[in-house]
Order: sequence, then C-alpha cells, then structure tokens
Amino acid sequence: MFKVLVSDPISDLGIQQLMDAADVLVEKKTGLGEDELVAIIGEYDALLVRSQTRVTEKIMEAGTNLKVVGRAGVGVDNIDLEAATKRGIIVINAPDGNTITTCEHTFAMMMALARHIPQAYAKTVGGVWDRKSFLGVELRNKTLGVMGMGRIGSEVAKRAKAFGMNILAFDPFLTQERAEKMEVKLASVDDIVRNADFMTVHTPLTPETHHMISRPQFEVMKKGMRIVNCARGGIIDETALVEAINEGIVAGAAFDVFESEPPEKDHPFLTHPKIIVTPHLGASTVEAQENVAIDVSEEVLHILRNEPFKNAVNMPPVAASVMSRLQPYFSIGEKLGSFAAQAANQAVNEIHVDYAGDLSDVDTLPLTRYIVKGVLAHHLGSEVNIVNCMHLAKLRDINVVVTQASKSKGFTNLLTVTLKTQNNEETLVAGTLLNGYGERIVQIDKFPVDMAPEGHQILISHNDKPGIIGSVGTLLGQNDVNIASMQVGRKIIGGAAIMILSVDKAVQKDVLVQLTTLAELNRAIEITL
Ligand SMILES: NC(=O)C1=CN([C@@H]2O[C@H](COP(=O)(O)OP(=O)(O)OC[C@H]3O[C@@H](n4cnc5c(N)ncnc54)[C@H](O)[C@@H]3O)[C@@H](O)[C@H]2O)C=CC1
Ligand SMILES: O=C(O)C(=O)COP(=O)(O)O
Repeated sequence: MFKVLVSDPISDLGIQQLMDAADVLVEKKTGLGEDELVAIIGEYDALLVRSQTRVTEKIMEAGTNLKVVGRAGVGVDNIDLEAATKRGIIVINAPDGNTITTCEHTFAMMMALARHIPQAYAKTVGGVWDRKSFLGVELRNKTLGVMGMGRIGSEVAKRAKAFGMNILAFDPFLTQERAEKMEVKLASVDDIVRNADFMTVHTPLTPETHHMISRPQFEVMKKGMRIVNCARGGIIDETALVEAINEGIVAGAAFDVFESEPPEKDHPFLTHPKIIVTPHLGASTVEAQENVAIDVSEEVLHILRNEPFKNAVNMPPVAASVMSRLQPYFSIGEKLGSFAAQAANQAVNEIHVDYAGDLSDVDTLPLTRYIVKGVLAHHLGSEVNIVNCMHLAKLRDINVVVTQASKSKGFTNLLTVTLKTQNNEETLVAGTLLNGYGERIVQIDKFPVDMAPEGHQILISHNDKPGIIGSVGTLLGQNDVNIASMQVGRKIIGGAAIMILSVDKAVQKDVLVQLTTLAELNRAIEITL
C-alpha cells in the first residue's frame, strides 16, 4: 500500500482517482511546518503540494520512503530540486492545468488597475459616492510589454490583441518566426521598459529574472507605465517599484505575488493607494484546481506503480512523439542493464550503449536512463532510479557512452549494452523487441542466443565438450532445480561456449559452487531479472 500525504489544499475532485486507487492511502494534513513534516514524512511514498509547503532538503532527508513530490501547479521554487535529484526523488508538476486561469487573472488585474476597481469599490461600500477620483485609461491602442512568452505569457498576448493592444514581447526562446506567427513584436527588456504603457511578467523566478525590473529600469521607464505581476514575487524589485510610483514614474501596479509570502503586515504594497494586490490567487479557480490535481494525481500513480510518466521537473523534458517510440523499450533496456551488471565480473567504469535499426534516429536519453538504472540497481538497490542514475554513475566515475547505428544485424531494432571494467574486460548483452514475440536477449558476449529476459537464469561459461550439458542437468536435478528452458551458444566446435538455463526458482549458492567443480565448466552465476 502506497501512502500519499497532501500537505496543501488540493481539489478533492482532482485527487479522487488517487483516493479511489486500491493500492493507495491518501492522508490530508495541511498547514504543517518543516519540523512537523520532518517528523511524519518517513511514512509516506508521495507528497502532494501547492506553493505553501516548502519542501526542503531536511524534509527529503527524513523522507526515506519518498519517491515523488507532486506539485499541483507550475512553479517549483518551493521545492529543493537539487536535494530531490540527489536522493532520486522525482519532482513532477502540472504545467498546463492553470495556464488559462492565471492568464485570466492577469487580465482581471490589468483591467482592475486601469479602472481603479478595488479602490472605487472600497469607497463605494464605505458610503462615499466618488466619481472624480477614479478616471481610468483604455487598453485599446496601448502597448503591452510581455516578459516571458511561455504558456501564460502567450495566452496573455493572444487576449491582449483582442483588446486592440500592441504587443512587445521578450523571451530568450522567442524566435522572430514565432513572434511573427503570434503577431507580436520581438523586443528587448530595454525596448519594453522605454516604450510600453502596460507591462506584465510571466517568467519563473531564477537568478537571471530576480529583480529584472529594478532601479536602472525604472530610471529609463516610460512615464505612466502600469505594471502587473502574476508570476513570482522578486522578478520586480518591490522597494524600487514603490519609489518609482512615489516619484511619478509608474502610474500603478497590480501584484498577485510577493517576494515573501504572506507579506509582512507593514509591507508597503498593502497600504499604497496605487498598488492593488491579491493573495497569490492566479491559479485559484475551480477549473484550474481540478485540472492540476487530476494531472498530478495521474503522474503520481504512474510513478508509484513504476509506470512511465512525463512531467518530471528534475529530468530533461521529452517530446511525446519521442516518448511513445521509446516507451516499449524501457523494460528490455532496464533488463539488459541488469543482466550485464550481474554477468560482469568486476567494477564497471564504462557503460556503452549502442542503439541500432529503429532506434538509430531518435533521442534515446530517456531509454539510456533505464539501462543505466538497470546496471546500477544491481549494486545500489532501490536507491537508484531514472532521476538520479546519471548523477550516481558520475559520482562513481562511470562513463556512459552512447552510439547509434542504422545497421542492426538483421533485427529491426537492437540494443547492445557493453560494460567495460578497469582491466579492459567487456561484458556484452544485446536484446531486441521481436514483433509478436516480445522481449528477447539475442546475444551474450560473442555468442548468439534467443531467450526471454525474465525470472531466474543460470549463466554458465564452459568448453564445448560432449557430456557437459548432461552433467549440468544431472547436478541441477540432484539439487531439485527444475530447468524450464536451455540455450547453448558457441562460435566454433570444441571452443569456448555459454549455456543459459531458465530455472523455476532462485538457486542456492552452494549449487553454483558445485557446478564450477564440473569438468570443462569455467564459471556459473545466477542472474535474476
Ligand atoms: N500567480 C499564480 O498563481 C501562478 C503563477 N505562475 C507562474 O507564472 C510563471 C509563468 O508560468 P508558465 O507560463 O506556465 O511558465 P512557462 O515555463 O511556460 O513560461 C515561462 C517563460 O519564461 C521565459 N523566461 C525564462 N527566463 C526569462 C528571462 N530572463 N526573460 C524573459 N523570459 C524568460 C521562458 O523562456 C518561458 O518561455 C511562472 O513563474 C509560474 O510559476 C503560474 C501559475 C499560477
Ligand atoms: O502554479 C503556480 O506556479 C502557482 O503559483 C500557483 O500556486 P498555488 O498552487 O495556487 O499555490
């Protein structure tokens, strides 16, 4: 039974599938501090959060069973990603579910700012009928500067066009071609600061975006600019903004997010007549909360059940088309890695993976991770997973080398894993997915074989001499080991050969020792897949 802790308010409807899953127990405990979480996190396999819970290194250290942290939303700045990656904890988010909602909140804020709606409301309900103080401005024909043209920024730009605004857009990944397609003008931060009437930021908070709008930008800013921040506190320097408003440079600001949340009671934004605020409500709609909770629940279930997943934040993204091509190979890849690691005699210093045939023209990194996981898991056990396997290999000075070739020795696809040891010994295992026959191992070292990679196997190296197969069979029979299938491989008559036997149960160590005492038999090991 997997235990999932939900530590922030997350939509019940969205996590219904987690609550309904027979193999999952969901517990909701919101509003806990770091120490309280440290005390209980050891019991849980998964942690689900929004932006309130700070998932620190200390919490992950105490989360000895923790496999995944699921963020029901976009920003993961409340999660220590480096600590998670080191420990092999997968961090996933739900990047698409709240895009429209946050875009609409940005518009709500921009229009409220243009028309002084919060201030006018407060006066009206206070009994003052004041129609003079709140002269607004139109959005039509104004220039909107959008910093960050990702999911939300692009949707904001799209809607701003419907309001008759001209868009200046800045994003390091925005090409001229895409800008033209979106009918926005590619601009620099400086262009936006000097020319826009409204500015809205939609970037993550990174060292690069921290205070990207600060004193130097306010000094050259177009007078009367209105600024919206529904992304992250800290992108715009709060102190410099208040000064710029007081100096008459900025006409007003609308902020959903703060450098520190919740803000101190005496935060200048809370009393400034030209600043309107909401308490990080960008993603707070019924629809968005359901969407993100559904997305994150699905992914958490996949991860807990060891099934492929897509939105890991602490792993490079993979296109869906690439993923669907690679996914069928994950299982055989991991098994080949595991087989090779068990067959190798010594410490490995290089994992060489060759992809051929169908796999020669695709980005195979996600598949390589499964193979490396398979190799390392033999020694490191459940500590290793596809998130931390590359990091763990690097820590152990193990090189991972990948080659791709179109020729695949007659197979439509071929994965060859070769482990190299310090004294230049090599162990090679190759496998394929055969149409209609599923996973097959087709080569071990230099010997062609044909076997299904599953269950318990005994791998024997021997000299190709008459009687050896019979004596192995007799010895195993005497020890109550039932042989399900057997493969023998050799290159030349009488030369070096291998035997691989599938057996019904784990083999006792002393049986393997007895095997090595047989004449012409050089090595016998058990391989379990
Ligand atoms: N207020 C709220 O409740 C919500 C806030 N957010 C926040 O909104 C922001 C945007 O979210 P999405 O659009 O979903 O993310 P996204 O990842 O789709 O877009 C972010 C964009 O920022 C760009 N960017 C990165 N560094 C930049 C820089 N130095 N200058 C200009 N652009 C830069 C990236 O290239 C990317 O295109 C994030 O910070 C997210 O956490 C998201 C949802 C709700
Ligand atoms: O998704 C995001 O990045 C957000 O900022 C939304 O935060 P929340 O889930 O509302 O705490």
